[in-house]
Amino acid sequence: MDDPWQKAYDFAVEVARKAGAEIRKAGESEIRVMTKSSTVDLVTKTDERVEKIIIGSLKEEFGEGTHCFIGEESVAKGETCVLTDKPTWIIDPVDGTTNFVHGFPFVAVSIAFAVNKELEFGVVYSCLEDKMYKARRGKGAFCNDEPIQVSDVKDINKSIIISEHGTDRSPEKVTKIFSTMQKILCIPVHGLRGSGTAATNMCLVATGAVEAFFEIGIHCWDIAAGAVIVREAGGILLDVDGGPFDLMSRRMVSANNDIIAKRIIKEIEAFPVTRDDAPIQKK
Ligand SMILES: O=P([O-])([O-])O[C@@H]1[C@H](O)[C@H](O)[C@@H](O)[C@H](O)[C@H]1O
Ligand SMILES: [Mg+2]
Repeated sequence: MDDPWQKAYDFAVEVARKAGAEIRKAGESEIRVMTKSSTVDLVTKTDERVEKIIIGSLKEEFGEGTHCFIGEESVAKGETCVLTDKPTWIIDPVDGTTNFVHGFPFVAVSIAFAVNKELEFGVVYSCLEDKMYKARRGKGAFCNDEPIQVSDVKDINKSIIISEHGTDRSPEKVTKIFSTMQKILCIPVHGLRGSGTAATNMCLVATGAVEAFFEIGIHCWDIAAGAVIVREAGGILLDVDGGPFDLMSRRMVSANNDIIAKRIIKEIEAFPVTRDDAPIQKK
């Protein structure tokens, strides 16, 4: 078959739209907030319900045995987070949960699909803005069906950079994060931003609204779909030390080009994080 994954790609767009409608509806009623790894790592019933809807729809369409699933809330409940060669869906049902809880208007559904550990397509539905970002490997990136492209800015002094501080508030890490941000701000760049959703941040790189987004501490489900979208919009992905991008490493720089990426990397103060695919520690 020439084009084995087109049906899966189209279906992912449909499912992301359905999930986004659920999130919008849930945002109109009272939101019950729970916490995960810390008191600022929020989760809601909507995160869990929407993940069930997405994985349920995909299993119904593609069969349970042949496809694998890595979903943020399933992993939080103890499922493994290892990328194999099998066709694998990587899902963040509500990226920007803190935004969702507070009514800060950037919340995204992120669905990616990998085969032989290579990302084939990614769909990010920024559901409060009603923007459907999507990209398939080798076939370009789109927002609401219009082609998108990264910015052509090469001068770091003319750039806007996005970063986030994540949910780990240990003082050593926060100090490193803000030291990095200070150094980047003082290069100087035009501005520093953050939407509160990694998936949306990557789409902002892909549309050329900003030149780069980097973060240490994100998870594979936050960035897998965005990774395809950035690449297909002409951008690049690197590790924060300038090495190759590794989806499971929880470290990433996405940028419009190599010059901007490498200039930012010079300023990043890295800190250790546990890989997504690290063996689960027995308590
Ligand atoms: O928890 P969640 O809202 O799905 O995802 C979070 C968001 O993408 C946030 O922008 C990023 O800074 C965090 O690292 C992520 O964990
Ligand atoms: Mg997320």
